[in-house]
Amino acid sequence: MQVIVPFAADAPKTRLSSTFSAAERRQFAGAMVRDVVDAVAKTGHDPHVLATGPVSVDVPVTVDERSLDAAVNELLESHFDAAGDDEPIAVVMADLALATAPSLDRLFETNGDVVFAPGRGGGTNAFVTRHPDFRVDYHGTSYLDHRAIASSVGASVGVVDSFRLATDVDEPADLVEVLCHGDGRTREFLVEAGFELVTADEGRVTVTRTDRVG
Ligand SMILES: Nc1nc2c(ncn2[C@@H]2O[C@H](COP(=O)(O)OP(=O)(O)OP(=O)(O)O)[C@@H](O)[C@H]2O)c(=O)[nH]1
Ligand SMILES: C[C@H](OP(=O)(O)O)C(=O)O
Repeated sequence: MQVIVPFAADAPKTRLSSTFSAAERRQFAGAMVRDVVDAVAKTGHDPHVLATGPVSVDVPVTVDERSLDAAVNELLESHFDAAGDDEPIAVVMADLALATAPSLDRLFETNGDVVFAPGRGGGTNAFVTRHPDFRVDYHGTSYLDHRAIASSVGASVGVVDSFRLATDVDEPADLVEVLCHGDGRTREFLVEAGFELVTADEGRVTVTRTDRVG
């Protein structure tokens, strides 16, 4: 199965601007997309990066500068035009730094015309569609919007409840999850950059960046 991995290559992860410089955000996003591509490849399926600009990965890349929705919907349409209704296709976001092959396999193997892995906060972190008419409308509460779109085309819906797939790395608080649960390039980037967990007597665990000498 083809697994599309959308990737904002030019100015990624703006919600992490208070934490990283623009160059670091590109490196961090690059580490995440490589971790996601590796996890998809370990499932035995075929990752295909859909990027807004050139990206150096060992899998096919399509560069499409249009909006996320326009780029993904064109691939969905051309996939079902070429492959017919029997061949599913998946979309897995490039910022799922905790994604693993077993968590993705659960998504890919769940029954339903369209199967979603919701993200925390209302987004759609990943889905597989077996229905030729399902199209995306990302941003905002896209999980609810996508359920409504699936319903409007007569598609049955499945949902995967997965901590790993629900954790998209958007904001500084999400870095805690990467340090706690990650084991790939993304976590390595944070450790190399001097990020550590901070526990306090009250409140949630946070991260801090230590000054590294030499
Ligand atoms: N191909 C493509 N991918 C996109 C685009 N916008 C976002 N993405 C990817 O879609 C996924 C979810 O997007 P966001 O969480 O908004 O990521 P982002 O745009 O890097 O982060 P913010 O700037 O903080 O919103 C990530 O994998 C992004 O790399 C786009 O216009 N085109
Ligand atoms: C693309 C968007 O990502 P989020 O803004 O939720 O991270 C979504 O899932 O609709």
